[in-house]
Amino acid sequence: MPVLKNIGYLATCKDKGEQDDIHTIGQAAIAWEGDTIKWVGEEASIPDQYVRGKIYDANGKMVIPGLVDCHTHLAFGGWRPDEFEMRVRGESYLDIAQAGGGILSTVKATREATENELFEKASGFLEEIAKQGVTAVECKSGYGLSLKHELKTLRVYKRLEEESPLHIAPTFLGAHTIPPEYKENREAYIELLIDEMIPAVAESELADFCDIFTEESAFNIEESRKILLAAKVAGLIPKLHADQLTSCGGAELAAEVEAASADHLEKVSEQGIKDMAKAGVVGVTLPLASLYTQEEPLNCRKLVDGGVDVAVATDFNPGSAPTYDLPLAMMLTCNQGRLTPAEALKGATVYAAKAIKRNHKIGSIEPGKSADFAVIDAPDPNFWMYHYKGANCVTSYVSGQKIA
Ligand SMILES: N=CN[C@@H](CCC(=O)O)C(=O)O
Ligand SMILES: [Zn+2]
Repeated sequence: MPVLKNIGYLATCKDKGEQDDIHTIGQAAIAWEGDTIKWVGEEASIPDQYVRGKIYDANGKMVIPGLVDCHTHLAFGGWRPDEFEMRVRGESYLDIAQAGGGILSTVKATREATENELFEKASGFLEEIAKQGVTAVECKSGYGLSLKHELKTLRVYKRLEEESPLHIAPTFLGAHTIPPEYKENREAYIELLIDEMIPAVAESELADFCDIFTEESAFNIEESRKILLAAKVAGLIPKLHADQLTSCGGAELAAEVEAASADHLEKVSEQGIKDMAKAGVVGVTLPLASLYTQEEPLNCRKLVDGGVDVAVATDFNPGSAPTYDLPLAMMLTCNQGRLTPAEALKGATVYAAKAIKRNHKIGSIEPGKSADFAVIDAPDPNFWMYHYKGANCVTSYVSGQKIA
C-alpha cells in the first residue's frame, strides 16, 4: 500500500462545517490502495499494515485534495485575441457579440475543426492544467450548436476521459446561444433542442449535465425553464450560466429546477441567494471571466453568509476567460470575491466536486475517496494565496498514480 508521508500541513477539505473549515492535520500521512484512499491521519499514528508499499515524501510541504475545475469550455476551434484588445479599448462583451464576434465566431471555428483536431488541442490544455495540481475537469460543449457538432465535441471529452488520467465531467451546452441558421427563427432552435438534441445527447450517454446561458441576450427565463425541464426528463442534470450580465432570475430558476450549480452570478438578487441556499444549489464564482470582461466581480461573501456553498472555477474559454489558471481564480476569489484562502480552497475542491455531483468520490482526502492530491510548495493556504506565484504544484497524484 503506497504512503505519502512527511506532510507538513494537510488540508483534507472534508465536506463538514462552514466554508472556511478545511479540516487540517499537522505532520500527516496518507495511505492508499489502488485508486482509493485507505487511511489519513497524523504520521505518528499510522498503523503498521499501511506501511508496506512504496513510500513517497512530501518534504514537509502542504498537501491538498486534487483541485477540481468545475466549469470549463475546454474543446473549441480557433482563438479570439482580437476581442481581448477590443475590450481593453472599451468595447463591451455584448457589443462584440452583437457585431458577429463572441460565441458565434468560435462556433464557426469549432464546426470547421475535425474531431481529431479538437481532441489534440484539448488534450494539450489538459496536460498543462494537470501541472497545476488539478485532477478533475468539467468540460462543456456549446460551440457546435447542431446535433452533429455537439456530439463531435462530447466525443472528444469521452476520449479525454479514456486517455487522460484526469477525471472528466461532460456537460451538454447546446443552449449556449442561437446558431446563425436559426437567427430569424429562435423558436425552431428551441424546439430542436427539446425534441431532438437533448434526447439524442441523453441517449448517447456522452453528457451528465445540461447547461444553458440564461440571459436576455441568450435564452430568457421561460425558454430556459422549458429547456432545463426537458433535460431533466431526459435524465440530464441542470446547470446554469446565471445572472452574469443582468439580474434576470437565473439563480431563482436554478433553485426551482434543482440545478447542481448556478455559475457566474455577478448580478444575483437577494431572493436568488435565498432560493439557492434553500435548494442546496452550489454557486460557482468565475472571477477570471469578470476580470477579462471588465465587469464588477461577484461578492462571494454575500453568498457564503447567505448559506450558499461557493465553488471556484476558471470558465476557461476563448472569449471571456482565455486562461485555465485555477490557482489565479482562487487568488482573485480572495482579493475580489472576499473569501479567505481556506474558503477559496474548499471552493476549488470539495464544493467544486459538489457542483459536478462527484463529491462522493472526489474533492476531499478521506478514506473511500479517489486518491487524488497535490503537493504544494507553500506552508499553508494563506501563504500560498498571499505570496502568489502560481500553482506552486510540486507533484500530484490521480487515482493513486503520480502524474506530475
Ligand atoms: N457566458 C457564456 N459563455 C461563456 C463565454 C463563452 C465565450 O465567450 O465564448 C462564459 O461562461 O463566459
Ligand atoms: Zn462558461
